[in-house]
Amino acid sequence: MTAEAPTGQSQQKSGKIGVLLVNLGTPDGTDYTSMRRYLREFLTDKRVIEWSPWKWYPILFGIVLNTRPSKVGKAYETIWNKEKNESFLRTYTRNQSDLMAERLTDLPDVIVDWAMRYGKPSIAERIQTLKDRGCDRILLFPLYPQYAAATTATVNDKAFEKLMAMRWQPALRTVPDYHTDPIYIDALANSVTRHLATLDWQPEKILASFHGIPLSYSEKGDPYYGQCIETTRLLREKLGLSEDRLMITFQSRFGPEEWLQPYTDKTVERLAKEGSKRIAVLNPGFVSDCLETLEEIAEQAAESFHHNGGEKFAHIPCLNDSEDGMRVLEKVVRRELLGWA
Ligand SMILES: C=CC1=C(C)c2cc3[nH]c(cc4nc(cc5[nH]c(cc1n2)c(C)c5CCC(=O)O)C(CCC(=O)O)=C4C)c(C)c3C=C
Ligand SMILES: [Fe+2]
Ligand SMILES: [Fe+2]
Repeated sequence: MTAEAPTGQSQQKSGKIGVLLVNLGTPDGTDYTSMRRYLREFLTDKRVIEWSPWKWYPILFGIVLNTRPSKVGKAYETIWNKEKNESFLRTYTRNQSDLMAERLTDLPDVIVDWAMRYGKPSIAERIQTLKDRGCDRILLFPLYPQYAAATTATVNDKAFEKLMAMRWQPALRTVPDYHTDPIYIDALANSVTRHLATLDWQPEKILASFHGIPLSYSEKGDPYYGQCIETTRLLREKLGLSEDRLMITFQSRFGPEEWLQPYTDKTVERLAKEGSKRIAVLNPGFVSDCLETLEEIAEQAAESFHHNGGEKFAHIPCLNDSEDGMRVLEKVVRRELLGWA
């Protein structure tokens, strides 16, 4: 007679492979409480704010979390997806997951899901769900074309933190950056060409605006800056544009430190003051449109450009859940699944 497996082992489903798409995060609503909860989780992440908690927490809990939730909540309200009552980042991430599942139907053992680093659904919850559905292998895809410790590494950390609490861990593979992948560069170039073709004017300058990081993070060895430069160089090559015509800039500064330069807001203002009349801005580092692209660029930067004498401003949307955008994500996933599926 064979001994029965202890309860738990015999009942485990297995043999499936999970693909977990993870983006930055999103508040549940634009109200003060939702915003504060979201910002608190975000801004207590040591990968995001590297200051010692002794120095940072009095500022965070004494000032930032009292003032910023209302301010940022108002900004979110202007770009909220009213139809779904959620942020567009959430809408696009879910769509990307659904479309990815449709694209991978030739791999019947693969289950696709999505999560957010901050807010819901959490990485821990989705890893548990994938495990419960029989995934003994999980491909974790932080949705950032360029690697930064503040984005990619914190997603990986959070996933491994969940694994630390599991007795029977799934195998976990993390997806690396894809900042020079030709399919990504082609998709960006197409998005620029296609969007400019819809305008009855052409920009004198195009800005490739990336989210910034503090300069000190770069100096400590973060490869993010070099990767943004490389993406932009390849995009320029693909579009046949000069350095002067397609410029790189960095946006979304936070706090008093020096961040990567040139700054997007200052460049937009300077260009307008120097007499540029028509500019376009794209955000190659954002897989999906979000607060930082829809509000900071399409609203705030446009307003600043007009206010300082500019006439025409175009925001080129992110790749989002478009055919080109999905082709990029699918290619990366299929490549990283090799040997598994
Ligand atoms: C020191 C603070 C921050 C660093 C470093 C940082 C890096 C970083 N962020 C993104 C992508 C996004 N950031 C978004 C919002 C956002 N970012 C910060 C701060 C830092 N980001 C804050 C405080 C916020 C919240 C809004 C605000 O209070 O101003 C978003 C948008 C999220 C959304 O819900 O729409 C994205 C996306 C990258 C790629 C990056 C480093 C490379
Ligand atoms: Fe950010
Ligand atoms: Fe911002």
